[in-house]
Amino acid sequence: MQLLDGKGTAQSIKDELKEKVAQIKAEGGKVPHLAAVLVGNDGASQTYVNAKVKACEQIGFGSTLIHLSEETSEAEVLATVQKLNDDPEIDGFIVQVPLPKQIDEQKVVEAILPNKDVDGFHPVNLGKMLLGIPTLLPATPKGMMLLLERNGIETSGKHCVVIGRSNTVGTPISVLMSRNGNPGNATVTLCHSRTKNLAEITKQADILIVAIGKEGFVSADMVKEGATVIDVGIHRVPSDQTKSGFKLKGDVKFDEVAPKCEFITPVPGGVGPMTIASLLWNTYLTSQKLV
Ligand SMILES: NC(=O)C1=CN([C@@H]2O[C@H](COP(=O)(O)OP(=O)(O)OC[C@H]3O[C@@H](n4cnc5c(N)ncnc54)[C@H](OP(=O)(O)O)[C@@H]3O)[C@@H](O)[C@H]2O)C=CC1
Ligand SMILES: Nc1nc(=O)c2c([nH]1)NC[C@@H]1CN(c3ccc(C(=O)N[C@@H](CCC(=O)O)C(=O)O)cc3)C=[N+]21
Repeated sequence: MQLLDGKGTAQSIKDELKEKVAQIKAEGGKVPHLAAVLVGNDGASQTYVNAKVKACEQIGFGSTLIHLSEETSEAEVLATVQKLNDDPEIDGFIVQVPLPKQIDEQKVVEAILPNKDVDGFHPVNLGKMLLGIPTLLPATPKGMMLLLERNGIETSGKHCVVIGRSNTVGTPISVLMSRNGNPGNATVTLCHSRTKNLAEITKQADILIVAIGKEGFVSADMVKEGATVIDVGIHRVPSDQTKSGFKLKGDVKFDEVAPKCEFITPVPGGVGPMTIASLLWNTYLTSQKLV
């Protein structure tokens, strides 16, 4: 069993970006600037947004955090999006989801300028992805692709089983894994809550990607010997062993599944840091007008 080290891979990507920033500065250019909009006080969301700001600081990107109250109206969020669209200083931005219930997420996503949409959630970017036109790819699936690529994991001709069909994770990763490219060229099966005999299917996976949102859902009996397992799930579970009072766990029962795997991502230190690295990479791409 080998750990797929998302934290380390993300660090090497951040190191590369740091060098690019130094080069841009040396040439008198404008450093990339990422903004994040956070609405409300969800603890986990605050942690992720803070991690993004910290990562920007580490590599020399500019960063802006716009924190709006839980009661913010949809019109106010849309006005904030418009301001960021129009601000030449901002190369890319994200609006953290989930949003409070009075705000229509789809409306907000569609208001973001596609070439500032570093989350890759806008219909124009998802449409281009589907057609194989170079564009800003959704950050978590892109992070998984980078993780596979940078760790030399062969995907061509492999059976990749994805559990979960969300617009932000499961559906786009199934598209990217099946397309003609490297990584890619896998034979993909996309599973969801209506899938019958799920374990029968997951046991056929050479590469199993799990994005369900249920802690410890995947057990050892669902995984083939020698598989590669990528765990997207992230959950805070209460723990008296940590200062914060919680521990992070994935959708996979790591302790029992890991011994069967050739490669497996840990939680924390797996897909999460790669998502952040991809956001930064996307911001670099938009700032240099490379997409
Ligand atoms: N590490 C990171 O960077 C990120 C982590 N996450 C985490 O990943 C997880 C998934 O996120 P997300 O994709 O947004 O989740 P969603 O809740 O949007 O989607 C979950 C998917 O899982 C499917 N599902 C639920 N229960 C079952 C079941 N019993 N059997 C089979 N399929 C099932 C659902 O099926 P159906 O469509 O039929 O309802 C749905 O397609 C969460 O834990 C989230 O926190 C998310 C984004 C980034
Ligand atoms: N518009 C939008 N874009 C997102 O990309 C987005 C979002 N909304 N909403 C929530 C999910 C979740 N997400 C994570 C990012 C980083 C870690 C991450 O870095 N996790 C660390 C641990 C961090 C910690 O200590 O909590 C790890 O797994 O090692 C996790 C989860 C992005 N999301």
